[in-house]
Amino acid sequence: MAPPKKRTLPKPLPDGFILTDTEKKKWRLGKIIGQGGFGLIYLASQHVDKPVAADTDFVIKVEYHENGPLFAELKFYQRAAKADSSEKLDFLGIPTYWGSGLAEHNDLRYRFMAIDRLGSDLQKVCERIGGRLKPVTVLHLGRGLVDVLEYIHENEYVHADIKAANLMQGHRDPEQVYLADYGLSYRYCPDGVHKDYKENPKKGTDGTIEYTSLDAHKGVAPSRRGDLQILGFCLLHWLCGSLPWDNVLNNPTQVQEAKARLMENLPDSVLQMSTSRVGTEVVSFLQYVKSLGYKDKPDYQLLKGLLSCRGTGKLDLSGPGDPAGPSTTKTQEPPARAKVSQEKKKKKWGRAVV
Ligand SMILES: Nc1ncnc2c1ncn2[C@@H]1O[C@H](COP(=O)(O)OP(=O)(O)OP(=O)(O)O)[C@@H](O)[C@H]1O
Repeated sequence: MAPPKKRTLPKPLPDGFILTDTEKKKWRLGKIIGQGGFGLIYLASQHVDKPVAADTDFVIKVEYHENGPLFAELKFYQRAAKADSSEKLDFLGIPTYWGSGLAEHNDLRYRFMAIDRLGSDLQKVCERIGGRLKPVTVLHLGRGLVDVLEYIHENEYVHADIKAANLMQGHRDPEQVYLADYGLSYRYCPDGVHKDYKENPKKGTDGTIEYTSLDAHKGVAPSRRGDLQILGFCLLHWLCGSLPWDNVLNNPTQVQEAKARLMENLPDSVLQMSTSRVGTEVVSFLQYVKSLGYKDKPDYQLLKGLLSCRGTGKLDLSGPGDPAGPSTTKTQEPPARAKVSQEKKKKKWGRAVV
């Protein structure tokens, strides 16, 4: 049989298939609950002698062995999100990594990775409520993401693809929001040595064209300021429901020019977008991002301060016109395995005091 093409979706493995990870832990696959560009997401459990329960806390991502994205993602999780660092990670909003390995079935080779199961992504939530979030929610998400990014950056990585589709609620606790999908994450500072600024016009733009940074448009390797610029564009989108370059998304050069104009003409460029909705917080955030050099370490405390606001401290995912509502209609007990101390609870998303 000809080997499968790299970067294709893998043939599904059978329900009940048993995988053994590199630490000899066994995992049983349940039903497929998601599909990305190159991988399938299965419910999974370590109780291999019975079918995977519908409320299991784990998923396994499976791709063909040759695929790049899962390999890159795996490296990130192994370096920064191991289960033994979950004490710290619980409030940082990065799914915990539980194991990984290789498998073979019908002469095909697969790579797999077990991580926390998560709930709905915020793109779906945004679409359900008409495309915009309440300003207080946008700032709340922004502060939480600054925390997550600081942690990732301190671990020598940048995420490079922050967007609502990659923000997922906790499976048990929808108040918790996780930054997921590290397939494009990049080690910008291996062993403490920052990559150099080098433009490469021939390099295609990685990430999501709507939000990707001006550095990425120029083919420069992603760095911390790029992550923050991407976040700034996301915050604007969630506040306004649109971005000035929405109509030219099929033309990366025009998108780049529109982003450059927006950054160049701050604060007016943003304030003009929708004077009633955009507060000064996101403007100040973008102005600070603009002041950062390629290798500069951002002042994360300052950034969180810029996004501070009066709010209930609860995640409110109801639409801008709705009265304050719960983050979701689905409320469940917190997971039995999450040993969250009072101190950590205070630091969790939804309770971040800035
Ligand atoms: N930890 C998880 N828990 C529950 N569902 C998940 C989890 N991770 C991903 N999913 C679901 O599986 C889908 C595919 O996720 P995946 O990360 O493989 O790809 P993607 O981000 O959608 O696309 P791409 O492969 O292009 O990055 C997601 O849209 C989501 O619905």
